[in-house]
Amino acid sequence: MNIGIIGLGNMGQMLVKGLCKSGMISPRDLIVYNRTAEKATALRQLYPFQVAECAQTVCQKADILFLCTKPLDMLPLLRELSLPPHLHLVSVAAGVSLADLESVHSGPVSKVIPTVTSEENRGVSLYMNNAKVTPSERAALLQLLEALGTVEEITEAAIETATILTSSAPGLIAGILEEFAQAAVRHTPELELDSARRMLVETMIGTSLLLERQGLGFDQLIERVATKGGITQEGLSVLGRTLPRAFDDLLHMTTEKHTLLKQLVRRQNDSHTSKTPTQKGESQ
Ligand SMILES: NC(=O)c1ccc[n+]([C@@H]2O[C@H](COP(=O)([O-])OP(=O)(O)OC[C@H]3O[C@@H](n4cnc5c(N)ncnc54)[C@H](O)[C@@H]3O)[C@@H](O)[C@H]2O)c1
Ligand code: PRO
Repeated sequence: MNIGIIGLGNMGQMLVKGLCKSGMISPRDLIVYNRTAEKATALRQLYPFQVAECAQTVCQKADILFLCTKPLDMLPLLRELSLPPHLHLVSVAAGVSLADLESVHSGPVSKVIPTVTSEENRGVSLYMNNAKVTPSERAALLQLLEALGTVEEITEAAIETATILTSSAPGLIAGILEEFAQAAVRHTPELELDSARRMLVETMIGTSLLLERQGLGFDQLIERVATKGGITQEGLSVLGRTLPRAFDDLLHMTTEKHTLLKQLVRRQNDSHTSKTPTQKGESQ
């Protein structure tokens, strides 16, 4: 199976590394195109994938195509291309719906929200398919996503909040840890910032292992750490007072951003369909 990738930024590179590292595919199964060709050079030393001279070549050669451009680049690019009707199109763009994708491709379409942690073959990929995706196309996509970690089928109604929990979370967790380290150093200047960061990284890895290998729930882990009448309890009550508001704000603002993106994508679509064929030709 030829796996096409257009866009070799964070997500395109994650797909190359995650799929090749998993051993599920050979780099030769990948055919890749990026606008800036140099981006492929270093990565190709490690994973000798096929490089296409243009996006259209990827569409012609691929059985499944992962489109990894930014949301507002997605539909304009797709409209420039001539997509073979059988091609299984997979968009990874937040804010671009299945319906948006169906407006440019009459064949099988899936929406996947991957995560940067899949570069290490861990993390959650969210996905949904349109009605044109056959059982064998679904199975082929699932096999690829399962090589990247765990997979959750999701609805349009739940995907935005789930995106924050799976796909934004690695960046958000890094942001929280940086704030934690900075606060520690503000509170205790004798502690070096890099040392505080190292302590937190190792602690986070240990915490993940306890949650995973011992199957502990968050509440069980808290019970093991927070000695009754001890120090951690004080920290937890501060979190209980301050974090609900912070996370409510975070989800509110990220939802607003999703809504704005969806509006901009829809506007791209509306302005395209309102143009006459002659005007369309002139604008290209
Ligand atoms: N970064 C994440 O963790 C993450 C997670 C889930 C989903 N996404 C989605 O993935 C998409 C890409 O995000 P990213 O962080 O990889 O962005 P990025 O800016 O790192 O990568 C985008 C890439 O697309 C290329 N590109 C743009 N237009 C092109 C064209 N016409 N032809 C070929 N290549 C083109 C750019 O050169 C760039 O390399 C976005 O739609 C985003 O919503 C990102
Ligand atoms: N990264 C993309 C963004 O921040 C989508 C979720 C994770 O827009």
